[in-house]
Amino acid sequence: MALTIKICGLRTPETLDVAIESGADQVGFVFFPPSPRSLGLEAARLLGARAQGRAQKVALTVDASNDAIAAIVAALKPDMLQLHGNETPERVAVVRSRFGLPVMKALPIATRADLSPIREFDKVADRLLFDARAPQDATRPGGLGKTFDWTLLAGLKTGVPYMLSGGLDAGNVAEALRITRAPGVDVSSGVERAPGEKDPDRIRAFIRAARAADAALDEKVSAKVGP
Ligand SMILES: O=C(O)c1ccccc1NCC(=O)[C@H](O)[C@H](O)COP(=O)(O)O
Repeated sequence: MALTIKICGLRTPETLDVAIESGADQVGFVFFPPSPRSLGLEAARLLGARAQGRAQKVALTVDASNDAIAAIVAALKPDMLQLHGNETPERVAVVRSRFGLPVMKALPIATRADLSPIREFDKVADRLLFDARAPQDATRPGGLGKTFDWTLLAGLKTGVPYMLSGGLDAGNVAEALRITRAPGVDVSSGVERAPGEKDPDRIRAFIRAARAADAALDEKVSAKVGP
């Protein structure tokens, strides 16, 4: 399976280069001031130019206005918009048509009931991202380094591709893929040495572990299917 790997919350040219050179398919940039990973527009412009044509750029916002998204799009020139707040399916459709970019909608997951919005969102979004539901007192809706019960996604069929997210790292991504067979994985905290401080070695280790797990699962499937 062609696994899509996203490294999110990148903030420096050095770690951006490590993610891209290690084989990340997507590089995510956060635009949410309470986050330790949040970027300003000038940094977005510089990092966006550095990543141009080397990986898919994903701009992450939380319940942002059209004007705010327009400024981010002008600076970063993203390939995809990730909406990580309480955006409704109608809002997703408006953003998608207004900016002419694919939209990935993040859905918070804690229990099986949290899967029910999928049927509405996969009609309007291009991709879904399943993240651990943030605790009530959290200062942000994502990037918290917390996992959820991956068995909730076992055998899940969605109308659009999805990414598994939330508390992943090089040590657990193989198990997460074995349980879910997710077509994409996304990580932020698990490749950091401190909140907002990406660690090159952890980035490399995560991508290596995810690629190896994906290859092993492919081998298992083809062994079952036979020549
Ligand atoms: O990363 C953040 O700081 C953040 C802030 C506000 C909304 C979303 C945020 N991150 C979204 C992501 O796509 C993260 O990669 C995802 O939540 C997984 O994070 P982690 O559990 O730290 O790997």
